[in-house]
Amino acid sequence: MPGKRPEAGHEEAEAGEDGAEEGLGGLTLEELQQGQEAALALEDMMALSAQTLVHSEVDQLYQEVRPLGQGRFGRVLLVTHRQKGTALALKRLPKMSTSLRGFLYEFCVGLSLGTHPAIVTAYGIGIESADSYSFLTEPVLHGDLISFIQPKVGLLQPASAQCCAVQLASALEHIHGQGLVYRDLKPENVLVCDAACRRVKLADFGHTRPRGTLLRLTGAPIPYTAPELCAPTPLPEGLPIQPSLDAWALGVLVFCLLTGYFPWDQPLAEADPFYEDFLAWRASGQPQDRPQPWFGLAPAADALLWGLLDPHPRKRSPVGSVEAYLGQPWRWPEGKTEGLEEAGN
Ligand SMILES: Nc1ncnc2c1ncn2[C@@H]1O[C@H](COP(=O)(O)OP(=O)(O)OP(=O)(O)O)[C@@H](O)[C@H]1O
Repeated sequence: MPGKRPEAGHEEAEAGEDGAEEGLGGLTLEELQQGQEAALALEDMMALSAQTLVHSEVDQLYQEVRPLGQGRFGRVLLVTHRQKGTALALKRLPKMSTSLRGFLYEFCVGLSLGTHPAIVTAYGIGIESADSYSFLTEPVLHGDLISFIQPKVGLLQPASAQCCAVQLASALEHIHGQGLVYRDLKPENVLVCDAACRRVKLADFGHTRPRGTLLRLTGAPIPYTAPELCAPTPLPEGLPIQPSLDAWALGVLVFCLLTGYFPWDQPLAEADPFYEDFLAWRASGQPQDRPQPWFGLAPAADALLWGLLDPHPRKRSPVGSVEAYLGQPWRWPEGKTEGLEEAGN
């Protein structure tokens, strides 16, 4: 993609782990309760999991086959079980950079969500070694989605973009239904199950948090960062997080899958001309204001993305809105961009 690959590094800092205790911060009581219940359920699961950790060096139990990937925090290896020969993915988090609590949190979120077909299945095995914590998941062997996105093109098969979008929307709906917000949707966290890129699974729950947790942006925003996180927050401690953050990121990801471009580098009108152009197009609804990166998208994609990329979080479409646009073209065949109806008209 022509835009920079998103910066490695935490994009937000947590204001506290207790969620929006100081006030509702724009959440309804029901939304606040849903987040608090999710937080309590996770605390219980973490306490139980802490008691069942296996204390061993990883290579005594598993044989390393090859590396599968490296993130900011962890290294993921393809391993086989020494007795059974079963192939597994092992994510190893060094103690230098990961606390026991941080490890248990990611391990338990993954375990509680991993029953969904578009979420990597987690096995309930957590290992504490001398210098690292590890957990095991199913291995997904076709790499991550970033390697399938061709710069200036997107996914080669437009049908694959719809397959990916609907599976990711379903995975995110499942996460939201558990009172959680995923918060880290990007191609590097979407694992591909087949060469045609028709089946995908969401991985990496290190940033997932209960709805209502207060967060503020500390580093520079990336394209997937929703605009409300870039604006001054209603509470000094930060913004109470909502599923609409994931809806924004899904909109940006679908745009990348369809075009091979980021729609903007960051959703800040004063700093990013591409975002400014998008806002101007939204305001006028006129075909002549369609920003260049949006050429080639069909009306169904325009309408879907206008909904997911609504700058107002309360008006933004939920992730499940993808369903309504399936089966219609999302991208015109190359060269055909005329006669488009405008989104929202
Ligand atoms: N179950 C799996 N099967 C195959 N590959 C995997 C699996 N889990 C992770 N990977 C690969 O390892 C990479 C890093 O994993 P992961 O995103 O979990 O690490 P991280 O340190 O938490 O990353 P981040 O920098 O996004 O926080 C992924 O981008 C992916 O390529």
